[in-house]
Formats: sequence, structure tokens, C-alpha cells
Amino acid sequence: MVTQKQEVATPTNHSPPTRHNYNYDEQEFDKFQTFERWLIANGAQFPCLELRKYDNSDRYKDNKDGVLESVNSRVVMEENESEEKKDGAGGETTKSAITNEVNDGSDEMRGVHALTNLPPQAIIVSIPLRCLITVEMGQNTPIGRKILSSDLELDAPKHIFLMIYLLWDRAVNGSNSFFAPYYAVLPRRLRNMPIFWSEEELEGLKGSYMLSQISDRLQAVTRDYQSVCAAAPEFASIATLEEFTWARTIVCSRNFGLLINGRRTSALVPHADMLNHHRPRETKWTFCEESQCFTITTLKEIGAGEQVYDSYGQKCNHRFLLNYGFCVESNVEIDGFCPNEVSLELGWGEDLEEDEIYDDSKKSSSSRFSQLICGEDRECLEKKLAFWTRGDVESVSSEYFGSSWHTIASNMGRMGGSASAIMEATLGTSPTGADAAAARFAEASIVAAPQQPIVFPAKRVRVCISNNENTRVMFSMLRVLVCNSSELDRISWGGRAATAAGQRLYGIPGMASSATQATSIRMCRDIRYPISLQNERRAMELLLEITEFALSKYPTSLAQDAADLKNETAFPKYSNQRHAKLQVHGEKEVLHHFALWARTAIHVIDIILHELANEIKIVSQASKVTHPDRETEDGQNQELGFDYVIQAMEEDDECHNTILRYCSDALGAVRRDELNQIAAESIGIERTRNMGV
Ligand SMILES: C[S@@+](CC[C@H](N)C(=O)[O-])C[C@H]1O[C@@H](n2cnc3c(N)ncnc32)[C@H](O)[C@@H]1O
Repeated sequence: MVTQKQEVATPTNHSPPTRHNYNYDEQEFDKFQTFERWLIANGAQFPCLELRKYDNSDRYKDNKDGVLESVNSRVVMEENESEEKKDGAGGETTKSAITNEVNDGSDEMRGVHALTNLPPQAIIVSIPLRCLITVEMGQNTPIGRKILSSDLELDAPKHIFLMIYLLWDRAVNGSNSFFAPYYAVLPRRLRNMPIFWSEEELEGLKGSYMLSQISDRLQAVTRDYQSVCAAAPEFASIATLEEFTWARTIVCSRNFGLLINGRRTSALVPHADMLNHHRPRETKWTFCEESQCFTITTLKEIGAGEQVYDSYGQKCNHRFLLNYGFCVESNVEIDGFCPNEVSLELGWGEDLEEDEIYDDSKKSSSSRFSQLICGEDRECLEKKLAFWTRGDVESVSSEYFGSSWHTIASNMGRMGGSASAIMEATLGTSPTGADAAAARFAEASIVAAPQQPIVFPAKRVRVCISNNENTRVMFSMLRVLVCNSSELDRISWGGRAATAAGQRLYGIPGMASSATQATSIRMCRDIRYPISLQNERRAMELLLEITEFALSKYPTSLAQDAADLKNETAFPKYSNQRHAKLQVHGEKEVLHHFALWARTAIHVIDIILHELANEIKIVSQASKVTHPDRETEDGQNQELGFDYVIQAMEEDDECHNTILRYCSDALGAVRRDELNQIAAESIGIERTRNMGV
């Protein structure tokens, strides 16, 4: 890494800038002064910056599309404290009602501001290594050493060691800790973090997969706490689960991933962690080997008094919300890309009895996708399940059978799957001698649970309004889900139609040695091109069903959310209600995009199918009469035809580029192939006729 001489920018005017904008009461002011003095005494430099605190009233005043910006009014801290005490006591006044409503911890909100004009490429913060808390420091605590020697499986291993240091040092060294001034300024309550939201606040996320993620996060934190206590029982007296959860959110919202002296680590960096998020980025940070300091450098000029931001990265709002406790108002990059995603569930997650799948009269609402997914018969479903779950178990040997493998195997067994089908599904290979034990295990699974309902494991994929890798994976999985038996044979080798041509056409690997099979095997995420127009149409029908079902789970519509977001009294800036609203609004935008994609594709496919039917008619007429009625057909096609529709889409400014490209390129290619095939067949017919056969 190239190092350069590091000099921290100093104020341009001669008289030192006055730090008048703390907005704290005396006690708070002291705390922050002690913090800054501690840093400066230890070699830190940030002479052109000041820390500011924002209060609840600031949420109504913002700049940069809703990015935090304080006003300079001095805040009387007691007011918030007393409002807090009134919680639950039925505060009567409008003011207290509003304050209670937005009492979500944002009264502990701070930011960093420029005291003077900051030029571009100026180092504005320099924090020496000794003021950083690193993963290694956590690993070197007595608790950390015990965790390392017990080889625990943890949800957030790096974060855990930062948390351990924080909690251990605070408990053991207390006010004598070197880091005590830093601990004093860390937010005490993190009410904006969804894991601390009330039931009522969580209601705002109804219909969103985020609710599962929040409860998963809570469970993971509890599991990690229990694991740490099991490895180091004394930890229970160092931190309660509540404190552990607090430390988890502190670390996950404030840690920096760094390369320190060639070692990749994570660190808590006092002061640098006071910068709020904004994109596009205006500053960059790094650990400078030469000065052994963490530094922040400006990328553009920042005016005196302006807030100095850091970019937390290009992220979907669900990640901002889960890890940092906020959502970005307009999460759009300068190139127009919106990273907001929605998590879609493909497959069906619940257990279904066989008659719920195949008997129309017994189909329940829960079996909504079964029609398109189950295929023509049970054999088809079995084959599909094999392909769908192929490769899900990464390493299965005759000595070890993972629990998920067991589930898949016994599921297929319940459906009457043969041992070799199960082996193929899970390993992607036929059982060989070495896998005989696995095959026996599969057979045992079949016998073990013959009468159980069928589970077709659901897979989740996160998609955004962009044709990225995840979108391609989703389309691939949709194609597999709606396959009929013969289509499955075409896409998975070893089937009846796995011809050399099929292999070339669909990229099916040859049946080489089992060693190469394991790496080149085709999975349900690999079907990158339409299998056929009919299959693609079913895939789009399924996409439409999935998006409509997902939309039906939210209590409000996209239009309602957009209207709600305009109402800043009911949904105040930076409040948890507003962040929930922004999250579901973003998800619905993506869902509507894919619903429109599916509808447009179905329309275009129908046009192509109509054109192809006409073409076939013309060809078959040609085989009977010398002058087919081509003019009329062409005249009709020109008006309703594929080229006409694509041109109309191109001229439509509202038509999203990804939908247009899919229809014109992906569907256009299938259309061309089909037309070529019809033409080839027509030449064949002509030849046969000329030969007088
Ligand atoms: C690294 S800290 C930044 C300093 C923090 N504001 C403080 O008072 O200590 C990250 C936290 O700041 C808040 N934050 C940062 N950027 C924000 C933004 N653009 N909008 C709302 N809250 C933001 C969130 O609470 C987040 O968890």
C-alpha cells in the first residue's frame, strides 16, 4: 500500500474556532469535552471539526434529502428526560404526546460538523492506533481466550470480540479504563434499532420479511450470549443478555473493517464513529501504516458549519435498518440505481398433503403455487424436487450425513423417491460404490417416514430493480419451478433427452468423471436462458403470483405508503414509524416492478406465440397451395407483432430498461430460434414435395 506523509488540516483563520454548537447540558458537555481532551492527549487530531448533538425537534429540519442536520438552538436536556419519565403516565399535552410518539432514542443523536471551510483531499481526522479497540484486543481478554480455545460457532465472530472487549473492560476496569471517556459518550439507548422496537413499531413492518430477520437477529444474539457463557461462565457476571444485546448493536453500527499492518481486522474508532451516513461519499477513511493512525480525508470541499458525512456503503434499506437503525429517504445512487431489495420466497415452505397438491377440490389457499410448481404428475414433482435441491448439501460422505441432507432425503423418500434419485438430488451424482452407505441411508429414510406430508423446500432470493446476478438466479429458479417432465429432462442431464445437441444448447456438461461432475454440475440457479416460450410464460405467471401474494401480505398499498410518507406529522423524520414505512415502501416498489415485468413478458410472449402460429399456418398452407395468403397475415403481424411492440416499448420513457432488454433480447432470441426452426421445417417440407414423396 502506498503511504504518504500525513498532515491533518488545520483551521484556515488565525484565531482558533470556538466550539459553540454542542447543544448539550453541562453534564453532557463535560462528557464530550473529556472525550475530546482524552483523544487529543493521546495524539488524535481533528482541529477543524466539532461534535454536535441533535434533539427531537431537529427531525423537522433537514438538508440533503433528509440527511441529518442540526439547528443551533440549545437543547434543554431535562426536557427530554422528564418526557421520558412521563412515559406511560398518560401525558396530556400535545407536546408531550408528540415527544412520546417519537421517543425512539434519536434524542441521543450526534453528528460531526466543519468548523471552517474544508478543502478537498484534506485529512480532517487522525486517530492513533492506541485509541482503537480491535478484534485482537477482545481475543486477548480472558473471556476472548476461552472463546478461541472452545472453537464456538458464533453468528458474528468478529463483532463478538469487539463486544467482549467493550463489556469486559467496562466491567473490570470501570472508570479506570483507558477507554472510559469513550464509553461515556456511546449512546445508552439504541431505540432506533429494530431489535429494540415495540410491538406497535414492528406492526409498521407487517408483511415484510424483515420481521423474520429481526427475530432471527434477536435469537442469534441470545444464542451467542449463551455460547459465550458456556465457554466462559464468569461472563454471566460481566454482562447480562441485555447489555450483550446493547454491545452487539453498538458494534454493528459503529465498527470499521480495516487492514492494520497487513492484518485484516475490525475496530471501534472513537470520534470517527460519530460521522453519519450520506451518499455519494464525501470522505474516505483508511488506516495509515506510516502514521499508525486511522484517518478520514475529504473528497470534496465541505463548507464551514456543514455536516461532515461518511458513506456506510451502497446498501439496501433493510441493511441500513437492521444494522444501523435508519432508512435512507431516497435510496438512489447518482447513476439512478436503487439498491433497495425485496426478499422473495420461491417454492412452498409449508408441509402439504399429497391430495392438497393434486386434488383440485382439496387445494387450500396455502397451496397457491402448487398448480404451476407441481407439474403434470407426482413423478414430475419428484424429478423437480431432485433438481431443485441438487447440490444443497455441499459435502456428503459415507461417514457424515448433515441434518438438511436427512430432511431432503426423507422428503423424497416420503414421495417414493428411489435411493439413487435421492443421491442424485443431493450429491448431483449417481451413487457409486463409495457412496453405498449414503444410498443405504437414503433407503432407510424412505422407510422411516412413509406417511408424512410433502415439503418442497422454499428458497429465498433478494432482488432489486436491476438485472443483476440475483435477478438472473430468480428467473432461473422460476423456470425450474414451472418445468414439466420433458423440460426437466432437457435441463438436467441423464434424462431421456440429454442428447449431445441438448448438452450443447443448454450447456449441460458431459458425463465426465465424477470428480469433474461435482464442480460442473447444473443446479436450479443455472438455467440462464428461456427453456421454451411455454415454459417462460409459466415462469412469468408464477412470478406474477408470487409478487401479488407478497403484496397482499402488507396492510397498505404502495400509493398509501407514498401518501403517508408525505405526512411528516404522522410519520416524523427519523422516527421508527417512518423508517418502517420507508422500508415497506421500498419493498413494494420492487414487487410492483417485477409484477409489471411479468405482465409485460406474458403480453409479449403471447404476441410471439400468435406470430409463430401464423407462421406455421403459412408454412402448412404453402405445402398445399402455391400462393399462400401471406399479405394479410403480414399486415396483421406488423400492427400487433413483436417488432412493433418492442419499438413501442423503446419509445416509452416509462418502460424500465431491464424489462425492455429482457423482452427484446431474451424473448427476441427465442422467437428468432423458433422462426428459424419453422423455416428449416418448411424447407424440409418443400424438398420432400419437390422430390415428389
Ligand atoms: C456510526 S454512528 C454515527 C454517530 C451517531 N449519530 C451517534 O450519535 O453516535 C451510526 C448511527 O448514527 C445514526 N445515523 C447515521 N447516519 C444516519 C442517517 N443518514 N439517518 C439517520 N440516522 C443516521 C444511526 O443511528 C446509526 O446507527
